[in-house]
Amino acid sequence: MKVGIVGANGYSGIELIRLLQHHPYTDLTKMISHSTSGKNILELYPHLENFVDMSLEHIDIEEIAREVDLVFFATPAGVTKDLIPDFLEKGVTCIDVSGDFRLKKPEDYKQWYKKSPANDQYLQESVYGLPELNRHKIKEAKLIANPGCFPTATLLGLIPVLQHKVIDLYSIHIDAKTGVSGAGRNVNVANLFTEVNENIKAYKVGHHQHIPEIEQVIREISGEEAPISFVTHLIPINRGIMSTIYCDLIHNLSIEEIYQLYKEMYKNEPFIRIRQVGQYPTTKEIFGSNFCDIGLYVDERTNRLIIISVIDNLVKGASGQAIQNLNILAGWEETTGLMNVPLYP
Ligand SMILES: NC(=O)C1=CN([C@@H]2O[C@H](COP(=O)(O)OP(=O)(O)OC[C@H]3O[C@@H](n4cnc5c(N)ncnc54)[C@H](OP(=O)(O)O)[C@@H]3O)[C@@H](O)[C@H]2O)C=CC1
Ligand SMILES: CC(=O)N[C@@H](CCC(=O)OP(=O)(O)O)C(=O)O
Repeated sequence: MKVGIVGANGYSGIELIRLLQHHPYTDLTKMISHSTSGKNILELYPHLENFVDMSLEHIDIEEIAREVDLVFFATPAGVTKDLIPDFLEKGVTCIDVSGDFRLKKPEDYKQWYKKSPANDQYLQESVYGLPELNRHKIKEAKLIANPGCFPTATLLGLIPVLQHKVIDLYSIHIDAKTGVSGAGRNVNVANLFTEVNENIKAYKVGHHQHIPEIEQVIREISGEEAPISFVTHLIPINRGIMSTIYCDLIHNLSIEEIYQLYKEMYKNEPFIRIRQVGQYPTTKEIFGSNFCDIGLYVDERTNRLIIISVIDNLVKGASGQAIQNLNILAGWEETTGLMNVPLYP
């Protein structure tokens, strides 16, 4: 299948390029950039030498639509809401790594992204691309809204207990940490080495754009409007997300019962690994891979479940998950090009 990338020179874009090198059924034929068109990708990223030798191009929708079957969009929020409808109308399948088509309620996008939302018709047509939840819908989709990185880690940690209705929905607290690549490659003083190194900072407290995304999925599964508490922290690592979730158990379930529930629910999921009781995952254990690793603890003193979920923000949190969605769409083995041992240490 011929594929293209819009936003090819950003972090999610180059991660797509890296992962597609291991994919046997795709042919990367278009790399689009706004600011660096005309340059060879090797001028910007010499680490791709011997793998890719292509120039970045300006966007020309007619030409892209003639030459590719599917486009990945790895652009900042606010770009694809105007761009993707033109591609869809020309019959190109779209996988959007940005947040423009994830929220079904336009007013949520307006409130949390502080931008005008996409056309409602496309919002309703888009499929939220979390394979472990929506595989059957992804198969038929023309527009996939790839989930955000924090929602991916958090929802994969929560889905088993949401579906089994064993937690108090109004007790969910999420403490999340991310590496700096999550912020993209744009210049931002807050992400300078001097600001991030030997430091931890909470950011977007109370107004993170992933709050409505997580709440939307909780609502879809439970049928209830349950507001969450969610705080993100920037920590001095390149890649990785850890989402630590606290919630109250409704019944007295033991850690062994919770562990069995997760093992059973995820037994056929190739990218979810449940740590045995007493072990908790670290970000190094998923580095550069499409895995989501989950550790569980039942605090019997408080009857509270603690879920620790880790992903690589650029792989399962963005580009790896986008390729997993492509595999589902195309009817290929879901793990095609994605099953590698994480880089350790
Ligand atoms: N980094 C991460 O871990 C994750 C990122 N995401 C989302 O993926 C998207 C890309 O993120 P990331 O790769 O980190 O960002 P980067 O800032 O690293 O890259 C953004 C890309 O978009 C292009 N771009 C910027 N403005 C425009 C525009 N107006 N029109 C067209 N292209 C534009 C940029 O380059 P140029 O202008 O040269 O074309 C660049 O290629 C974002 O929406 C982000 O929120 C989602 C999950 C995880
Ligand atoms: C460190 C950092 O700033 N991370 C970003 C991750 C954003 C992201 O994943 O993108 P979407 O907005 O497309 O969901 C943040 O927390 O906003």
